[in-house]
Amino acid sequence: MQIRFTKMQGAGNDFVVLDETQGQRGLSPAQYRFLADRHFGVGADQILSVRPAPAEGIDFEYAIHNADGGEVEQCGNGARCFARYVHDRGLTTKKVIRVKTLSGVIAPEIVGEGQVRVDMGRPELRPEQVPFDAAGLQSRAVGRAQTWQLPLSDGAAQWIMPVSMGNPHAVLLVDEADTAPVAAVGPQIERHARFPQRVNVGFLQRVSRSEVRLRVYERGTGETLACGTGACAAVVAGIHQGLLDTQVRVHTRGGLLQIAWAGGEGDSVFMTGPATFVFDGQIELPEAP
Ligand SMILES: N[C@@H](CCC[C@H](N)C(=O)O)C(=O)O
Repeated sequence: MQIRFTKMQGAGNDFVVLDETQGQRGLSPAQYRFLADRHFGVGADQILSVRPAPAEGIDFEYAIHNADGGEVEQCGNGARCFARYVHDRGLTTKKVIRVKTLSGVIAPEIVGEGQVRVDMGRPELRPEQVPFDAAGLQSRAVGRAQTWQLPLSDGAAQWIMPVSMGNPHAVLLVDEADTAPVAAVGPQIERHARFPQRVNVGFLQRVSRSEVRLRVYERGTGETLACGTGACAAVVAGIHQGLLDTQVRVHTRGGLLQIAWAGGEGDSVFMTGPATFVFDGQIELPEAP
């Protein structure tokens, strides 16, 4: 089967976008893996499938699949690319677009010059809601936050703060993002038994109260050039620990994201950043599965 797609990227986090507004809904996990494959397929960190509105008051639905084929709840950089896709391709004339994801409805807004601002909803800090099994682990309070010491399989231990942005994150503070042990520690925490749905792992370097550097080892994908929900989770963790102000510039390997959070547990996190078209294409899909 031939399939049309659009390649997009947001701060270097890259996507294959599929328009499923006219029919054809869903591929097999193997077909998503094929599209994400950088040697045999198109190449992407995630696949975004744009679908018609499922209910009154919502404009679209979109599904997110990681490079490993698994479906996930939320994607910050993907939300910005989704918004530019439906707006610039004439699927809507709205600038604020209400879209349903697996974890709820979010509202990206086209703000011009290739930038999109997204109300990412409120963070969830209760460990069991991330989900994170904190039972019996050593814990300490830092500012308003609770952090936990996670034992790793190599015998070391790491202080982490779990945060959900609709999808699960563990945030670690590091001295230098550039030299952080992302490849060694990231996979150990991603599949740690204490995170029953696995987890995205953020390595956060505080530069000042309004500036951080961040690298993220993403669940189901590995390290990406940027992770939008990871940036939101890291800033929430930093603000909650008393380390950051309410507006923070997040430098990732792929570009700049601006995150704002007023700091109350009921407050939404806002993310602003780029969303860029790369190319359109067509590819022969392998038979499912
Ligand atoms: N790149 C994304 C996050 C994609 C999903 C994530 N890997 C997960 O499994 O939760 C972003 O920009 O937020």
